[in-house]
Amino acid sequence: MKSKGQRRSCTMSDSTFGFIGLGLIGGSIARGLRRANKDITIMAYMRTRSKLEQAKADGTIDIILDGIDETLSACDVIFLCTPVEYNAVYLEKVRPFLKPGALITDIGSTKTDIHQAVERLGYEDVFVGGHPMAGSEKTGYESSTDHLLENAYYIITPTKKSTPEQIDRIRQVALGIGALPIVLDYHEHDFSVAAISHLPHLVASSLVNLVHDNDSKDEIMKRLAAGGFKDITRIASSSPVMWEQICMTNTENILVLLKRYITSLESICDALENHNGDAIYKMFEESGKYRSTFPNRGQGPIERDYSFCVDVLDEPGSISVLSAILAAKGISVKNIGINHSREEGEGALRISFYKEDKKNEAAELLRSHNYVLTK
Ligand SMILES: NC(=O)c1ccc[n+]([C@@H]2O[C@H](COP(=O)([O-])OP(=O)(O)OC[C@H]3O[C@@H](n4cnc5c(N)ncnc54)[C@H](O)[C@@H]3O)[C@@H](O)[C@H]2O)c1
Ligand SMILES: O=C(O)C(=O)C[C@]1(C(=O)O)C=C[C@@H](O)C=C1
Repeated sequence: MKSKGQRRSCTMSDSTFGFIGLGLIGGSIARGLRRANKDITIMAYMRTRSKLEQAKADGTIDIILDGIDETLSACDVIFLCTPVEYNAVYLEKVRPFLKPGALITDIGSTKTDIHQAVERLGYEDVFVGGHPMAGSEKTGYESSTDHLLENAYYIITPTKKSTPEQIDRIRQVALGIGALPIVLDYHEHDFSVAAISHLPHLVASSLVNLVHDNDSKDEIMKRLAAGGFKDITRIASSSPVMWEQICMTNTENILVLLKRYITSLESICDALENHNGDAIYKMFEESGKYRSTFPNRGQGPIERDYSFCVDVLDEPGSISVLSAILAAKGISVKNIGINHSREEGEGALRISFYKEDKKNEAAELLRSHNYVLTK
């Protein structure tokens, strides 16, 4: 696995990049490109000027755009990084300023809508679609990082007229920010992400709303909601604007899968109504078997998690003492997070490390200081 800060080798021929929208993903691509190459020029436009000023002060961008204008004609690649329906609008607005040989790409979560707009407008020779398969429930430039998309798949969706050279330029961008480029037909893209991204977001939100609607007056469900519920509902906090537009531009695929999902829920109802333990057992057994064949965190695109939980007293200074013990032995900590409820036997702190050997060394060291560690 690559460690943080390393990049797969790439030879970026492009040197001037434009961003329309510089939020979580646009900001992370811009920061990643900047980290890979200090000499490039990055310009950006978004509606909130103060955030553009922040991005310039951070050294992420060089030029603030006041609108869609001829300044963009210096760009080799223009990224559309707003919610998907707005990307389709900006596509038409940026086209007049595209210099010969330059490319427009996007990062939208759905691809049919933008590809159809590209076909309708006759832009197939200047557009290559893109979609980095990582993100978060957070939004905005302030949440972007230069490593958010590291080790994530970066899906590239060419048009019928995209040349190998054009596809390669987006591939180099993906490699430059540490992502794994993969080329897919845009129809296949939309059906696949409907299953592994769009439906799960709908399920997570509806589950949260179900709890909201069924909780007691003193919100006992909310208070008790523990690991399992939180694991599968984190994404229910994602941007409503972004997700409304995703659902409105991939409706058919989502509906096909949602209906199949409802059928599978109905069969669970049947099994429960008939007190059919075998059917329930089989469902958990099959899902467990299949889930265990998914790439491990660390094999494939997702970063490996070298972490454990530690029980510490809830008192001032306890984190500093623990950090000092590790620092004294030269063990770097990647992250320390507080578990606000000690659910499922987890300790109060989750500590993660960059390497497995450091995690093991830290575990041994802390046990020798009588700390109790859990998974
Ligand atoms: N969040 C994720 O997990 C994720 C992952 C991969 C791809 N995407 C896609 O990336 C795109 C951006 O998502 P994000 O998570 O960065 O969202 P975000 O809300 O963090 O950023 C959106 C950006 O677009 C700008 N914007 C919004 N409406 C605009 C308008 N009408 N005109 C000009 N600028 C406008 C905002 O100011 C902001 O800079 C979306 O198309 C989304 O589908 C998101
Ligand atoms: O991690 C998250 O919060 C995400 O929802 C990221 C996620 C996903 O569903 O996996 C969301 C939308 C994007 O198009 C790609 C990635």
